[in-house]
Amino acid sequence: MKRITVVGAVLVRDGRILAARRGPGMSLAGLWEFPGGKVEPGETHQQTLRREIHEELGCLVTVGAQLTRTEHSYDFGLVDLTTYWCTLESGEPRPSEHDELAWVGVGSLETLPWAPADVPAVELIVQQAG
Ligand SMILES: Nc1nc2c([nH]c(=O)n2[C@H]2C[C@H](O)[C@@H](COP(=O)(O)OP(=O)(O)OP(=O)(O)O)O2)c(=O)[nH]1
Repeated sequence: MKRITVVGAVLVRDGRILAARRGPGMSLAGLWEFPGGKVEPGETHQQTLRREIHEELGCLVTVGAQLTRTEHSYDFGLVDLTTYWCTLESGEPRPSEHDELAWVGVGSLETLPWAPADVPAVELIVQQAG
């Protein structure tokens, strides 16, 4: 099965976390995810996150500590997802590829339909806050 290495940004501001909904043209359409994307050859995870967030949301982030790493098998491949805590450095996130963005309080995070690969990270965030 194809292995897809992906990084996701857990972007925090004022105690809320940015969730992004995948648009109709994308795989996993309608599910929520952490903004980010596939790691390209030669890139560090930090470089990928800064590049992807700039492309997708038009802002710059500072990448902090790793939250977790999980694997999930979809019909299109095995996604190896590493998530990092991030903060906003400059600019305001605006969706260009996602159909919706939401700043979600930790207490509401688990009410969103997340991409399956993200569920362990979401659970960890909720546990760490409690
Ligand atoms: N960016 C991101 N991708 C995620 C997350 N969870 C998850 O399963 N994925 C999947 C969706 C995609 O298959 C892949 C990330 O690729 P991508 O964000 O570059 O997606 P894409 O639309 O360019 O890829 P495609 O599947 O449409 O070809 O990982 C997540 O939290 N963030």
